[in-house]
Amino acid sequence: MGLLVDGKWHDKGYDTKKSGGRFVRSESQFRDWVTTDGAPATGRERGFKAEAGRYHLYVSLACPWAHRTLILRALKKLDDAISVAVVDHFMGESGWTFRKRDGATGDPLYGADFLHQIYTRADPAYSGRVTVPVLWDRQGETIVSNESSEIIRMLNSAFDEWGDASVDFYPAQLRAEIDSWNERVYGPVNNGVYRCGFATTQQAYEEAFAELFSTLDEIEAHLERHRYLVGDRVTEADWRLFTTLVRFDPVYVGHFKCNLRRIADYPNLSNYLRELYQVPGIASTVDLFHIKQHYYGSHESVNPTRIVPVGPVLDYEAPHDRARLRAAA
Ligand SMILES: N[C@@H](CCC(=O)N[C@@H](CS)C(=O)NCC(=O)O)C(=O)O
Repeated sequence: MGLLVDGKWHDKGYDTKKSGGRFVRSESQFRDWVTTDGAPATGRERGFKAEAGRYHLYVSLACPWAHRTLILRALKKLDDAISVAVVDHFMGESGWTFRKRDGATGDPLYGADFLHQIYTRADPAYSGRVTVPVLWDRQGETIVSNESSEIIRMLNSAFDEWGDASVDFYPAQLRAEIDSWNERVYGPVNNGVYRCGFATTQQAYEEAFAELFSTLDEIEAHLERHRYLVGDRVTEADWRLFTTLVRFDPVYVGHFKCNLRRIADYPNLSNYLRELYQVPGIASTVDLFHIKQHYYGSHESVNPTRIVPVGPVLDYEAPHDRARLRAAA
């Protein structure tokens, strides 16, 4: 694990000393937008026009943030319009690499060895973490965005000329509610599992742990009477929760010590997770091999032996009971 400082790679983990042992996630730095007409987004200088074949995603199949972008790409039927490269599951002293094995594709655009070379190609003086996902512009040879929450909004609406315009995961009338759920879920759950796992003091871990499970309890109660987080259809808020839930029992319970309860112990969350998993196009975006290998194999400070647990048995294909809520939304 490492980062770039003025375009030079340094092998350095997260520093939790200044934050009382708390894991603090860095802000993503490439924040431009692809738009239908190519006009820069409000407050931005660079504009990027939506076109088929122009943009490329660099992802890890292990990463919950990158997973969001693969889900939107699949559901919006953008496979032909936007290409994808998959990094190796192991993230070590050189960060994400383009080693080709176990379904990782290498870097088809430049034949790079490391993802940090893609960052310095975009900005030779870049300082910061080298994260996935990356939305790359082949034409301008630059990074449009490395912020998953914004990339999924672009995939949802900017490429409708080539994708499925009939599905909208961020409909105008539900935006306020979606934003509010995203906010409730991001800190305690999506990022909360990392705050548990990367905490380096007991207190920081217990704070994150309490917030994580009180929020999961609230979501469990909500899902008793509502089929989805917002309204009567699957929205972006559900997909953002899904990528954490699907990793929870196989990885976060053990590796990140999120072990008060498993998702399997929550009747509503576990049925909801199975319903989302069974949406056509989703199962093939979930790679449990990459997920387990990456977390247990890469985080030496958390799991020094790098042994990957064999279990647990998972049943994401098993029937779910969510149709009982069809009329109640
Ligand atoms: N806010 C970013 C977070 C992305 C992120 O942290 N990705 C992780 C993988 S799960 C990563 O690449 N970490 C490398 C590092 O922090 O050095 C987003 O949502 O896109």
